[in-house]
Amino acid sequence: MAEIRVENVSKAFRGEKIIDGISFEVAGAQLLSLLGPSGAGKTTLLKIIAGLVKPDTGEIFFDGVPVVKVPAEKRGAVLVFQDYLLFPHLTVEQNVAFGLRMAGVPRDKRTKIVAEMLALVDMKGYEHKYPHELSGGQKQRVALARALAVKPRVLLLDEPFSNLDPRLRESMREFTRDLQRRMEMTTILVTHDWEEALMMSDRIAVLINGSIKQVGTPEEVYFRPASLEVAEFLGEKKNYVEGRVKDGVFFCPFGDFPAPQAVDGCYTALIRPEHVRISPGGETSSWMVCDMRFAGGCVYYRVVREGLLLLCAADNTVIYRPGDKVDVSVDFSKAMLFETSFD
Ligand SMILES: Nc1ncnc2c1ncn2[C@@H]1O[C@H](COP(=O)(O)OP(=O)(O)OP(=O)(O)O)[C@@H](O)[C@H]1O
Repeated sequence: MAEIRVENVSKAFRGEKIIDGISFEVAGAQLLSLLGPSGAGKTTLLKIIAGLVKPDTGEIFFDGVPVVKVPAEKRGAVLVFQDYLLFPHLTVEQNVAFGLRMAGVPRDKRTKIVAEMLALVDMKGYEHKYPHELSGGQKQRVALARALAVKPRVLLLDEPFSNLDPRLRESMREFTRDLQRRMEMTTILVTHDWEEALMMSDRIAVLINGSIKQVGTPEEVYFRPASLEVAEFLGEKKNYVEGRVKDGVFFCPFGDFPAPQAVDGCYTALIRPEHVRISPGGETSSWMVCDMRFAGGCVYYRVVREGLLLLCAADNTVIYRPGDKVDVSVDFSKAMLFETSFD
């Protein structure tokens, strides 16, 4: 359960900067997600931590010890890729034992560790099967068992659930998080899936265009995104309302709202759909439902009024149909204001 510290790490490929002076820490036994869009540099950063790619500048510390000059096989970090990379010609048992054989662990000890690991990932009885005889989730668990068998100091997971169907993905997330907690394994999870990051992490580092835009707990990153860029990446579709702050009041097409903390200027207010309330309308109601999307526990609506469009997420107690007149109220106390330019 090593603590990981990444300090000012940069990397360019053919003159193009992919990782730009990144620093963050992962406390021992914690799980940090590196969350970002495709091409942000997440895998490159993970490979740098694993020792598979050399950074141009910066240092990485495991428990305070610099490891950039330490070869990958001596770092004590294991990397699990999304496609598992199990050896197809080896059985489950041989796959899990592979790293132990490489490390020269004697056969009887190897057998004991493999049995322990297979029990840990619920794969007892599959010892003699080959990877092609396993489901995606089973392969994933064998890959985890193989990674954990060598008792790594650090576990690095690169989009490990992305090839699984949604139901299996859900259970493998829970399984992996539970295992990580039980083994107190310091873990970095690379993902582009914000829900996965929110559900699984102790902390999240948001990586966009090669730099870290915010590090925080899931709640901090979700409720208090550091910028519009981070906010846009996190969460479902949202409402963006342009307006202007003057003397502590935000003026926008929906009305005037107190904004005591904001200095005068132009702002974009970000309003989550769950903070737009919708209720049955009457003759005088000026909002109309233009479409609805039923999602079981909640229903998403788009409502319009004189060219203004709002997304809202309501519970399922009343179902509105396109064309229904409704009343709409926006909870601006929950809005996030981002300055877009100065006056
Ligand atoms: N060995 C390499 N040589 C040249 N360019 C590379 C190399 N490895 C990665 N890149 C480039 O670096 C950028 C970041 O790639 P990386 O795989 O780290 O992103 P990512 O955030 O993991 O994306 P994804 O989620 O799509 O896997 C991409 O533009 C990629 O083409």
